[in-house]
Amino acid sequence: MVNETNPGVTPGNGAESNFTPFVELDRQTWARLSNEITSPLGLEDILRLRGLGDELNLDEVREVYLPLSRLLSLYVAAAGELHAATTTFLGEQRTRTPFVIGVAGSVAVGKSTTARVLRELLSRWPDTPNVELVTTDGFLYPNDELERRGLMQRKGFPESYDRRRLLRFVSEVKSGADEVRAPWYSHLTYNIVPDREVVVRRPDVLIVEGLNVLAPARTRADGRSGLALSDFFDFSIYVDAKTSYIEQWYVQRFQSLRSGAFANPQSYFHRYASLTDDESRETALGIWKRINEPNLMANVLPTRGRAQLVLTKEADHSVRRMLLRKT
Ligand SMILES: Nc1ncnc2c1ncn2[C@@H]1O[C@H](COP(=O)(O)OP(=O)(O)O)[C@@H](O)[C@H]1O
Ligand SMILES: CC(C)(COP(=O)(O)O)[C@@H](O)C(=O)NCCC(=O)O
Repeated sequence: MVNETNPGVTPGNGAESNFTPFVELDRQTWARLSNEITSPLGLEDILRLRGLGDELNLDEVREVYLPLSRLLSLYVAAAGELHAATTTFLGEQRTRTPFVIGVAGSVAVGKSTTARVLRELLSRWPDTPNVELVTTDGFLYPNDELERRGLMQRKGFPESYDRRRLLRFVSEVKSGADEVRAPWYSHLTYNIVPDREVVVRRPDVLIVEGLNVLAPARTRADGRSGLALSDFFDFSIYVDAKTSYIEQWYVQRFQSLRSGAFANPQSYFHRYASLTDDESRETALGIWKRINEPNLMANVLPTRGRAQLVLTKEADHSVRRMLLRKT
């Protein structure tokens, strides 16, 4: 079933209308698209995908993410044709620049998993063997700077990032720079690692994943608006779910990290490794309610209607509904 729909536009943002730029596809319709696709995945690829997360359901990969990777490969080809038209017009011989995809959504909604699956799938398509993935946490200010600015309890809020540096990074990649460097954030030490960086060398596709990648441009002191990160995106995806589900996923992930990353003495959260189920639930809920949920409500959710594709997940992480922008 394909419906014209408007829920991608957040109520209250002044854009309500009977007309909508989105078309809604239910899972069946979307999944049927995969029947016509010759899968670029072999057995080895499937085993590798499973390694990305124990819970990753391979039907989900086939029915949801494979058609999505096909759609994206069509967009990449179309962008290549547009690029060729521009170079013909200019009488130049410029080579294509990377196709940039933004992946947005709340903490714990599954952005990283979605981005990693897409990376694997896209790299199987003939036109896009080289896919790089960058997360925006590398652009958080280091903890000492966050402390100085009084932002340690606001990690993930737009002001906790060096937004100018992030914008310059994506703009340089999109402009075709040979080598672009980004800082690296460790979830273990909960801080930027000074002597480590990410180097991006003209990939076919760059996926930029992060809470605020669809945030609108900032208004400068002189009242003029600058560029937004999404001005450099060729495609964008918002991963969506009910807030109560995301809260549950956040708590579950936190609890399972007790025997994983938190067990490492170097972990910033090492003191949480020995918490009981009830204690860890309470601690995780505290962080969720104090930092991540307010950020979702104030900054992340309002950007949903700016995405080109909204994927809505159910409690079991299965994507049930897709809203695709027609324009
Ligand atoms: N498609 C999926 N199937 C099953 N579990 C998933 C899926 N996507 C995410 N998860 C689980 O949900 C939690 C949050 O996912 P993650 O990708 O780390 O979120 P984010 O990057 O948005 O913080 C993790 O525990 C992850 O294993
Ligand atoms: C590092 C994050 C801000 C996510 O950053 P992103 O890659 O989305 O830019 C987030 O995972 C986080 O650590 N939030 C702070 C609160 C918490 O510990 O959950």
